[in-house]
Amino acid sequence: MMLIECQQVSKHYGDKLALDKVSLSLSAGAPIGLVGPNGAGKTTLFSLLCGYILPSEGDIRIMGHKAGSSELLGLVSALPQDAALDPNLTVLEQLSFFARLQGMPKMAAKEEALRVLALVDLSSSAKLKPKSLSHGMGKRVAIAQALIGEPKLVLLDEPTAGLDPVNARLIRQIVKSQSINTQFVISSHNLEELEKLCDQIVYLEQGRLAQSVSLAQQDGSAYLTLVMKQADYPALVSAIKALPSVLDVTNKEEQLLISYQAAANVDLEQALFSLFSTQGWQYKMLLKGRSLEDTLFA
Ligand SMILES: Nc1ncnc2c1ncn2[C@@H]1O[C@H](COP(=O)(O)OP(=O)(O)OP(=O)(O)O)[C@@H](O)[C@H]1O
Repeated sequence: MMLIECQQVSKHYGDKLALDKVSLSLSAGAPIGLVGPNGAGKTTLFSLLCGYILPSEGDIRIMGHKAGSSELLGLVSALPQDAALDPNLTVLEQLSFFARLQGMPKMAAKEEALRVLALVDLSSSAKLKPKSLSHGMGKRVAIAQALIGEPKLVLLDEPTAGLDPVNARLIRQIVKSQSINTQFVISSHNLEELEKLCDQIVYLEQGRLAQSVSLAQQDGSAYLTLVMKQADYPALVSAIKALPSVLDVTNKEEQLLISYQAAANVDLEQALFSLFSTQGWQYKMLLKGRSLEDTLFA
């Protein structure tokens, strides 16, 4: 069964067409990334998936059930982009309150609140009120809130926006560790971040589904990204193309993207180093893989 299935989904806000006949099928697995420029319709898509709003046209199914239907209660949750905490309640009170809203009795709700706080490494902050939390801690509390009741699908709208690198990394670690039990869909403008977490990416542009890419290699090809200190680029490209297993070499600014047959079992990196040393070419960086930016905007 598909995790998420959208068929010809459109959403109008008055005259504004925010989503335009989006069809997509996403299966469960590693976190799924949702990217797109400002105003592309990402938040609208999230709100539709959660059932907060209804599509103007089309059909949305989550795990086989209509988005927003009672069968999905407790199975789908979201961290909204602008999640706000009540300034008058402690973190524990806040999370217990949300657990009670899911129908848990008082003691079970408190236990659940403590469980999710431990997941985001904030057990020691249970008695703090929001004003004593840093921005990063506040985000982690909001993620804890989204994890209450062990939902199967959690939608995170820009979970690391505005966070410093250390806190952003912490959030990524939480997502990674929780991905074993929970399917995450993450909207972010940070392509590098999505690349680290996801192996499926949905790209929206002006309300339309521009691309849905799988970062997991499907065609048996693999990539190396090469940046040289200096080289005779035309000579370099043709020499690399002549190496065994190489399928193609594309040159974008100072960066070469080499696609090669992964199954060929050739140590291409070693072959490249030998080539550089014979030719006296100096390389600056050789990375496995191709960047998401290249995948989306090639
Ligand atoms: N409640 C609303 N009423 C009217 N127009 C809206 C409403 N919500 C969103 N829109 C419009 O719909 C379009 C899609 O908005 P949406 O917030 O879904 O985009 P987004 O991809 O999440 O953008 P961002 O990256 O800036 O958060 C935008 O043009 C936005 O102005």
